[in-house]
Amino acid sequence: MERLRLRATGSFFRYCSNRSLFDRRLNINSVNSIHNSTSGYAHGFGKNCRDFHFFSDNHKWNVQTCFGFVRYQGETFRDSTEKGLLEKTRRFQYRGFGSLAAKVQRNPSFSTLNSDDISYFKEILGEKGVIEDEEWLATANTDWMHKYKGSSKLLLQPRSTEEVSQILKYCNSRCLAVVPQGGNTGLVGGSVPVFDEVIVNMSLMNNIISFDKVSGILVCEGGCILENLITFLDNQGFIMPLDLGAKGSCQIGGNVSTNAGGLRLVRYGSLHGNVLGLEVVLADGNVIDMLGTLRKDNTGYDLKHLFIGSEGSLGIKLLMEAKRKLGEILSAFEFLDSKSLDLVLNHLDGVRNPLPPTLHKFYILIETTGSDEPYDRQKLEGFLLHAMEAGLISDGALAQDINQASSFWRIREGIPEALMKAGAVYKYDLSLPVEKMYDLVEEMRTRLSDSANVVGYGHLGDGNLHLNISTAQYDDGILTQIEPFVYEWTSKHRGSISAEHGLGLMKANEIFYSKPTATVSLMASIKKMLDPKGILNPYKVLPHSLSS
Ligand SMILES: O=C(O)CC[C@@H](O)C(=O)O
Ligand SMILES: [Zn+2]
Repeated sequence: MERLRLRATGSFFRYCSNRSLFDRRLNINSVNSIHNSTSGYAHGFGKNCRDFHFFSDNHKWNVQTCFGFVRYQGETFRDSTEKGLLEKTRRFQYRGFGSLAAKVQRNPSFSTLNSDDISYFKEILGEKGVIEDEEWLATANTDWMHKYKGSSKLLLQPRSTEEVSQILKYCNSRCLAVVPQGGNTGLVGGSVPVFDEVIVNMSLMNNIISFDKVSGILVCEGGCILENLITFLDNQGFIMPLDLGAKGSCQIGGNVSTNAGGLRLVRYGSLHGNVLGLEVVLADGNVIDMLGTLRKDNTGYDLKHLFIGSEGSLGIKLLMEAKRKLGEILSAFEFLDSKSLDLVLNHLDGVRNPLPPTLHKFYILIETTGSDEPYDRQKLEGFLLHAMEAGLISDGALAQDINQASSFWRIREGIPEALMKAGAVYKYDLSLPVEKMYDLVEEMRTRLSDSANVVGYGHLGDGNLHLNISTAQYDDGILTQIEPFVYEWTSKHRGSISAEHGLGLMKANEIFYSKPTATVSLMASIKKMLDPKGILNPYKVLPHSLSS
């Protein structure tokens, strides 16, 4: 068996959701693992472990998924009350926050769109590339959570870097503000207009330009939907080093622009390591080629990183054990609390708890990806046995086939969707020391008592907590109980107020909780240099006092 870590270059036009630039090409590392296992296999762990079964199928690589309970430590789940609240909140699922834009002033130096502008865009993009359709615009003006709503009157669909360059050159000269938009699955208001910004939609730039099986380098455009890249590489026997719940809609350009973390960062690392090169279009239309594929290149500043992301207590012992026992094959270590599981079971059709309905406080989803199925299986078996004997987990199930593995993932990936269905939701995406992570969830529960359902889940392996607070409807009173408390708490514990979602509009003014003033000033200077008029995705990322 051989496991190869191979690089894939991708040509990619990155729509840069919050930042001042457009990246066009992306080089992605792909990991190829060759696997030969085909036989089904089931195994028990003694009397407490009858639910453990190994998943083994014809997959090109050997992925094993297990879903287990971390030992329950107290807290009673108020089932009936909870369900009552969820029923009640369902009705409010698509109520918005009203206008968050009210907190921001439109930059008066930006021009307003006129008929000459439209004519010019039609000249370069053709009629089809210039969208004024109201219904289409209504969708593009609103974010996935229906929380942020802009009033753009125009959506442009470029097909090439050249067209993006022409759009930006023109917008810059006219001082027209622009919002780049990919799959619009962002959670911090970064991918929708705040006011009347022109939307540059990347969907038509969705070509995979090349894939080299030897180097593993994938070259693609920024509008490629993540799931399409995952499937494409899967068919070639390779793995995309990025996976997240929104994969069916989100685009790789948006992923890179937010340095999206996702479900397998624990194994493959962040996009800073996996993107080998980018081609970007600056605010003034200039195209910058940083499409290198070299692993080592110390000739000056590695500028592509400016564009990448230019927007997880008991579990800890289990995580340490998982790292120790599973080592290099550990590819996901996700956690959810009982309230998260309950949300999914209550709101998503066809989702079922793979384990007997006993109360447990935390659940962990572990996945391993390796190249030697019997060896990997043995490792996971050994780890689970050890974890059971040491009392780190109290129950668990191992997927027996790929369908079961997907149904385990559906529980974890379905949480944001279930939250949406439950009503209004306040989202916080935090990096925190793992041992402190859940303290915040508990403190928040005490603070809000019965007025909200506070859930905690996330990428424990990466120290990334998704604190979500669900209420019947948005309420400024509740918001003042959450903020700035949550930011102050995070800052006090030297965490980050945005682990993987970016700052967007939501947290632009809160950047100081995670970055010193001098650093923010330097960022503002860089933005000014690359986008002097500030037309690219205004009001996002940088504090409003520094961005206009
Ligand atoms: O909705 C959220 O808060 C998290 C979304 C996403 O990052 C996830 O890990 O599921
Ligand atoms: Zn996440």
